[in-house]
Amino acid sequence: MPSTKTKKVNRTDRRQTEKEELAQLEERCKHPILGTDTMQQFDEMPISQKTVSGLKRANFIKMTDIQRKALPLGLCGKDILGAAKTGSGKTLAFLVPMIEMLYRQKWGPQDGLGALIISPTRELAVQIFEVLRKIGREHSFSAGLIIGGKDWKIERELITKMNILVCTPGRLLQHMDQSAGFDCDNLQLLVLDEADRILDMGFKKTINAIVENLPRQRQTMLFSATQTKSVKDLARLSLKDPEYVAVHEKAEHSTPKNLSQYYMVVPLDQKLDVMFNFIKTHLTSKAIVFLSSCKQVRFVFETFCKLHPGVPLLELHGKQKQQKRAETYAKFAAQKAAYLFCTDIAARGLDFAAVNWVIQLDCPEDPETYIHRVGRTARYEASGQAMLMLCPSEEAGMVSGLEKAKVPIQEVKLKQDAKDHKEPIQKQMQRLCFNDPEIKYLGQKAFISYMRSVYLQKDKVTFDVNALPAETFASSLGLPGAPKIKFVEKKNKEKNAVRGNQKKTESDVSDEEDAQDEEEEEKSKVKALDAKKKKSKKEVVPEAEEEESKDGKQAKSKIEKMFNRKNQGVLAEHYTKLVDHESDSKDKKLSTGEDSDEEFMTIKRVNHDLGGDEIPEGTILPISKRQQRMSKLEKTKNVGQGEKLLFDDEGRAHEMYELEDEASFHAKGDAKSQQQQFLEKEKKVMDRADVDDKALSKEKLREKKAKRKQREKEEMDGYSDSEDEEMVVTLGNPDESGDDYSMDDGQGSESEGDSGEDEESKKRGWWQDKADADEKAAESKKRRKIVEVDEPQTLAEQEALALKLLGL
Ligand SMILES: Nc1ncnc2c1ncn2[C@@H]1O[C@H](COP(=O)(O)OP(=O)(O)OP(=O)(O)O)[C@@H](O)[C@H]1O
Repeated sequence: MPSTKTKKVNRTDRRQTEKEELAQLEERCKHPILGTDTMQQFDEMPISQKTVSGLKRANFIKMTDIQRKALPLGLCGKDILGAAKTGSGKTLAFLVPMIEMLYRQKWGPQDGLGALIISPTRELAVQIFEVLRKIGREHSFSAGLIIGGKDWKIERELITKMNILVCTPGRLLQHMDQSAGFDCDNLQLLVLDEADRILDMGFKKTINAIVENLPRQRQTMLFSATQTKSVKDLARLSLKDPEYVAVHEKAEHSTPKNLSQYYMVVPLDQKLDVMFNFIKTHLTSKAIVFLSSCKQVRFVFETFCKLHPGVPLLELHGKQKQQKRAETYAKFAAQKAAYLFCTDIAARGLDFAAVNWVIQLDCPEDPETYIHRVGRTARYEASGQAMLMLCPSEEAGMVSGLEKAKVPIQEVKLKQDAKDHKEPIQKQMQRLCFNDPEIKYLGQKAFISYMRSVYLQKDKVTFDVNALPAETFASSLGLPGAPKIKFVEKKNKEKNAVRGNQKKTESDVSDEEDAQDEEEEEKSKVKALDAKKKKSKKEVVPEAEEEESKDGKQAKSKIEKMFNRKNQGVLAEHYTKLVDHESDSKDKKLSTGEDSDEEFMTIKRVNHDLGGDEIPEGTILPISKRQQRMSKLEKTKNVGQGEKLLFDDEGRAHEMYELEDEASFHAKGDAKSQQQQFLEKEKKVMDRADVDDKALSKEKLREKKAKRKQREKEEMDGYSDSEDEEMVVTLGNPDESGDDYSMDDGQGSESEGDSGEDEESKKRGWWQDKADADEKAAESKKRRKIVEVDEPQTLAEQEALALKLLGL
């Protein structure tokens, strides 16, 4: 076993080696790095041994094209616009230069936040964080993951101590606004992964506000498979002479070469049938199925689960709670065969291993979205297949768009026997809707949100809502009829632009769904709905009867008017459930995934039976139009003067003021003594009431105190929530505690203490799995001689301890 002296010498040697390495790296990273053309492996680049070793342990030895091109520039501190096909390794192209930059600058806890990585979705942020954990295992920076849906208080505490943050835009801005002590003044590097998405309209305001808080003097890197080159966007980020690094610019195709891509023209009403049959005939496949909205995902997932296809089904969309999303992500990653139904929340960046198929059940809004979606398969050197289902009206526009975007895609025909197969799913869907009102309700919502998504597409040539067979589509969902809808032109142009300009609204991606953001979104929805109620505009579905009101200002259908009387009759409850989405409770079992249809449309006739002529007792019938229009004055003209009455305990009416006759008054005694008696009696009543009030208020105080204590306890419990600790952690490497700039809060020091479970988990570095750490701990136990001593009290005891430790 090495003595303390030897250890000291080792540590000094190591420091010296590091010093020399740092000087060499500094020298080599002076732009331009020489000889990069011939470099194939990470260890040939001017990067530290610690990073090379982290990369090696994660099996990253050879660089990919984008890494070979981007690393030399990133390491020299250049601003980069990186573009490379999906699955080509862009993550390492920004993570390695980031770690190296901080390492070369000897970044430490005292320096605060040094690098910021922004991702458009929570899942992608988690994934980037995981890669950072792996390759940064030998370094000692603190790194945190800041995404919505996590404990705000914990994040607020720890965010101030982080050197590196991986985050989603909404949550980051929330911290910038509300977390005292969160300081970005020292930031050296900003990375936007999926940059074109982050810079599009959906995140515009958030990103502008974030960038305002960052120092202008910094390195900036933007990466995406579909890179933005918009001068405006780049100006927003104040990039300095950025280098455009594109590896597929001259390539024949913009999608991975190992990806086989097909499309199939399927009538809208047969899509679910075809999808279900696909699953039944590919039970051993792992596939991701993209749909256009959360409600579509909810409905297809719920109904397909009930039909038991024989393979695990999962769903992932932005309206799920964070924990559920994380669970789904992990489950799908671990499955060999499974189908994941999702929105475009999973379109970008996610790196699930061994996905065989990407199926686009709903057409993507543009070729870029298509490219990102299919990129979930055929990653790195793997192969994969992609199937796009197009409605007949979408074929021409989408196929030519894909050709222009250099996407090689082949048509396959729907087999006749598939069309005529024995039991079409439609009948089963009908059964499900008939038996379960919640499924029917979900179906109606799915129908509406699909129609809305088509209506809101910017590309009006490819997407024509009027060309869709609404009735047969509704039948295919199992609905007895198509919910009639009308689309309202939105007043808020910006929001319309958001949706129109391809990119999803923030409600379709994860990060923006912090509780606060949601609240604000809800408020604006309500406002939009109010405004919409006042001004209804363009109609797409013209069948409803129309009637011009007398002042000619507003046109409303009779049916719509009938439903507007929702609080006046028996229809109210059912109507509210189906139409009044404002009041949709969040915890309703099947309706948790809410988009905002209400902003864009109103339902003119809801698809349900009004049923029966009988009117239950107590129903308040709607009053006539004439009555409604009568002024208050007219209504009360013939009613006469009212009388003021008081009702006693038995419900008998009495006049307000009843005078006692004089004789009986005098019989009770003189006025003064009667007054005295009255006052005494009332005082007794008041005293009694006083005692009751005091008791009541005491009780309330007690309850309040108990509640406060309970809350405090819950908060304290929340602090020890292991899941949260995983997301926002203070990092450090026990082996490298000799670093002057390590950030390990004492946890990473070469402690000679006991290694109980708790201690062990404290000492475990942020990059280590438990098994990994256990193995290391066992090794170090063998190596070390553990000296257990009581705290020395006297000088003599201290001397004795020193001798003991020196082994003398
Ligand atoms: N140098 C490398 N050697 C081996 N595997 C690598 C290397 N670089 C990346 N990979 C692997 O390739 C896969 C894709 O990498 P990554 O997620 O970085 O791709 P991407 O270009 O960011 O894709 P997308 O555009 O979809 O976000 C990952 O599984 C990653 O582990």
